[in-house]
Amino acid sequence: MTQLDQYGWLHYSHSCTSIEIPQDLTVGRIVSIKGFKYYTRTEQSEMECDLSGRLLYLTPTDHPKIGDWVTLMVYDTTGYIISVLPRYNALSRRNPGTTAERQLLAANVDAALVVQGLDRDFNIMRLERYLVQLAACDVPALVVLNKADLVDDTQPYIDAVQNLGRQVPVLCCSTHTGMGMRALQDELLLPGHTYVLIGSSGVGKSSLLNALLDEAQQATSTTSDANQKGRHTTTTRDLFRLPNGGLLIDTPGMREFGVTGSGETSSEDLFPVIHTLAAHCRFTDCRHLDEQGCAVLAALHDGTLPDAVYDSYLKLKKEMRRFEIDVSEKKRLNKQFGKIAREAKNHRKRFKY
Ligand SMILES: Nc1nc2c(ncn2[C@@H]2O[C@H](COP(=O)(O)OP(=O)(O)OP(=O)(O)O)[C@@H](O)[C@H]2O)c(=O)[nH]1
Ligand SMILES: [Zn+2]
Repeated sequence: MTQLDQYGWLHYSHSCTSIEIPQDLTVGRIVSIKGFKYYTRTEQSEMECDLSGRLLYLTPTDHPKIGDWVTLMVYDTTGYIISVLPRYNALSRRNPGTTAERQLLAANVDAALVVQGLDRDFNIMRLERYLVQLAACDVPALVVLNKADLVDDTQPYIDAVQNLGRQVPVLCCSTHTGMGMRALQDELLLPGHTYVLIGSSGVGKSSLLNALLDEAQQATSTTSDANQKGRHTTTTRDLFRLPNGGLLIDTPGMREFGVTGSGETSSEDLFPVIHTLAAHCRFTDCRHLDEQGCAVLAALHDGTLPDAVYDSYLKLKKEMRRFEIDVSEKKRLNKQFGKIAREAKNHRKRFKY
């Protein structure tokens, strides 16, 4: 197996068909980003890279993200990233502190491990928020209920996740007792596939990563490869190779998620339980708020649809709508500004000042 295959190249190249790599360029995968420095794993080594001039002028979403495959020009000891190869998906969220910006967090992700702790952290609606955003990004989810050592019976928690109607695999584990860790490694995480850890602070993401990595692996990930070309790095990384050949991304950004929706007009299919009920509403454009013959409201009243699931649906729909409105308003203002700037330029030309 080549070094690149160990970082998921084979799986990636099967998932993306239109990859073209000029002969004089090297391929690498982004394993860490620190400020303006990009750390890539190439066939030869791990190296520190800068963005080439062309990439510098692109918008931030087009800059390389953790998990991206890129082409590099290697000069002496420095790599310059020339292009970002096509992504088969990307995990994004609303940029914290903004209303209309999408922030890309990771690219080429096969599944997200959504971690919750079975302590006070367990919050089914927070979980729903992550699952909605993952569905919007087309990233499959695996729910990991950690700290199972703290409860006598895990079944009610598993049931609560399954009642969301999302058909996601649920695994209970404990990094303290080792429960569930083998099943996670052997049955859920596939070699060559890339996973990302998400969940709020303190749920045990770092503990899970450490439990999955054996010590030898941790040691090799910080060893530099002195005889190879390029500036080598001993940085703490964000993309790790697991002993079973899976790849796991753990970066500090993966805690809170503002939803963006999928950018399509109907986001209803991001809510499978509501979507199924809505098929029986009297009106096809039913908003499930106060309409006559609404099957969603009927299910809410007879108790088959939990209040919390309905409330969360309304809240997340509203957030997505807000995001869409703000994005289109921003586009409209940019367009208006572009028009004014063009008019001013033409005016200057005409009157030569
Ligand atoms: N009881 C119990 N505690 C755990 C378990 N896993 C982790 N913890 C504890 O939970 C706390 C937080 O664990 P971390 O791994 O740092 O959590 P994190 O999600 O990486 O937190 P951030 O880095 O803040 O995002 C630590 O005190 C761990 O010892 C577990 O399986 N059972
Ligand atoms: Zn309805």
